Amino acid sequence: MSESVLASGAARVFTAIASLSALQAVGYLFLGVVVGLLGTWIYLYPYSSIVSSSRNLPGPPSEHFIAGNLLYLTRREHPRPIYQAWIDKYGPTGRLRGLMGVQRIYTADPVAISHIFQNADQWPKSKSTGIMLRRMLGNGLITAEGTDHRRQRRVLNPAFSPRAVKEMTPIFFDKARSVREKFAQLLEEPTNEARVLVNMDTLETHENGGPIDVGLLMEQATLDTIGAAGFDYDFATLFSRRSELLDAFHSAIKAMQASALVSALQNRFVLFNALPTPGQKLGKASRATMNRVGDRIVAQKTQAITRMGIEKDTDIGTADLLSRLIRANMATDLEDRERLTHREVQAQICTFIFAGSETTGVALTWALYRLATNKSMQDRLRAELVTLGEHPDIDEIHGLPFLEKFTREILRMDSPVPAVGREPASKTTLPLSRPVRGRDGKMIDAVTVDKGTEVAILIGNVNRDPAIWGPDAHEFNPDRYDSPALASVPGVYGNLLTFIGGPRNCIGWRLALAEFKIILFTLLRAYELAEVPGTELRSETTLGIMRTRSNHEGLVVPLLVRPVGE
Ligand code: HEM
Repeated sequence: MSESVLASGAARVFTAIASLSALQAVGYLFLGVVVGLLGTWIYLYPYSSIVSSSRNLPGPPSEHFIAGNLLYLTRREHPRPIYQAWIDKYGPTGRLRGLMGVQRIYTADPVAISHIFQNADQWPKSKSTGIMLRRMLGNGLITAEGTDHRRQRRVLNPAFSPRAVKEMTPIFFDKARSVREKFAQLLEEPTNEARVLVNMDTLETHENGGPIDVGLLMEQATLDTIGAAGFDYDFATLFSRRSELLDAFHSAIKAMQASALVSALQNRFVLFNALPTPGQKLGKASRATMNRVGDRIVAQKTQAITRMGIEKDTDIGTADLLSRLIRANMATDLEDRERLTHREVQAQICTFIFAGSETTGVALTWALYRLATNKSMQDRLRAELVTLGEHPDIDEIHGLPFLEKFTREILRMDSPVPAVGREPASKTTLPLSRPVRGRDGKMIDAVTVDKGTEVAILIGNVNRDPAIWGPDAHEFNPDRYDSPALASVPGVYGNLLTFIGGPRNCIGWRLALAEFKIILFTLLRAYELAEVPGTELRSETTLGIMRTRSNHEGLVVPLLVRPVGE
């Protein structure tokens, strides 16, 4: 078509628009919007139902035009019970609608999950989560994919080895003692919110003690620990210090939450990338601060290591994860293409904070709460802990059988990450060990999954699957580990899916276990715990990690605490 024909066509359209009355123009505009919305709906719902390769999978009808079946995300509810209801009704693998009606699959099938974890290149992280996390954390280990991920993981692995974690135990003991001191301080001077609970008559039964917000303290203790163990940085949140890095980090999380829906839209419709949302502005400002502080930390560490010589292993101030990474990255036997760039090294700082604090914090909160509500279990665990001296070796701590069983049971029942998302890089087949009945009535033992279809891997549901754990799968029972598990799970620790499996398993799992056990060891030997009467707990999700909250105004999870033996 020639330019002159186009120009005359456009001129005719403009003349036609100019000749319309205002009322007619509004009418056409309205019609345009209606047609646009209808077209979008047909594209997202009936059309995608016909063309999707996984259309025969059973699953719930869509509940909401925009949120699909993911209303629980907008309400930040725990996904496990919601998925469990679908598993019970439709089977362990099913189809549902994601944001904007996008086709999505869920699975709690161990073979399908193992297949996804073992084929990490074919099954990268879901795009929407990846985009959101990368904006906040940069290209660190948790967001990198493919060869970038393999390169980073190779250089980072030694920093998380059993030996490295063992060498970090003095840091965990140091932070655990700080929490213990904080308990003593708060018993002397309770916070205003805790004082409200003291006035309740019901607390009189717990003599010589008082309520402490252990939920908040566990969040703070794990942040302080990852600051020290991760990059030798003293957040001192336990002692109310403000930190520029942490403030920026928390603002970035807020920005990501604010733009969760926009991110989903941006991922699907490129035009939305031009939207200047307030969340994006806040995110950019926080990222700039995190980059500036991160650059300074990396520069200081690099100078210290260069001064000391990279062969020197773990001197004071260089036993942390970042120092170990910088040292490994400077190794002379590494080719340049195998090294992490400066930006990638720096991105690990926020990666460690994001992946390594709240996860362990929430597990510790559940541990203390479960012990407070089960006095005999608490006494049994304490009796075992006092058999060791004040400063045991981590191997001695790992050798305590009941502590190990209790830790596993917390991580099984109260998995801090309830689900992870993956999507195939190209159309592929997912094998199922537990076939499901398709919408056409026939059994399905393998699902074809289109490129980009997100699959939710239901960690929390697999961890409580009666087919694996027996009919009491939903009960808290550490002694279940005395008999071997009924079936095996593709997880890296304890037959659990909590730290997932395959090449993208949680690199910090050994560190998390050591920190978890040392904090419990230190607190339980010194303090007894009881429940604040009338406490109800609920879980919230923030960017895929569970947080535990109570019904007590201004308090995360309060417990009654008193020194042992008083
Ligand atoms: C109880 C505590 C923890 C739990 C339940 C947990 C769970 C997980 C899970 C489920 C993943 C996989 C996420 C995905 O691929 O979508 C993961 C990855 C990761 N975790 Fe943990 N984590 C914990 C503690 C830690 C700690 C203490 C660190 C220390 C820095 C850490 C660092 C990481 C990193 C860097 C990754 C990305 C690994 C990779 O992709 O290669 N985690 N974690």
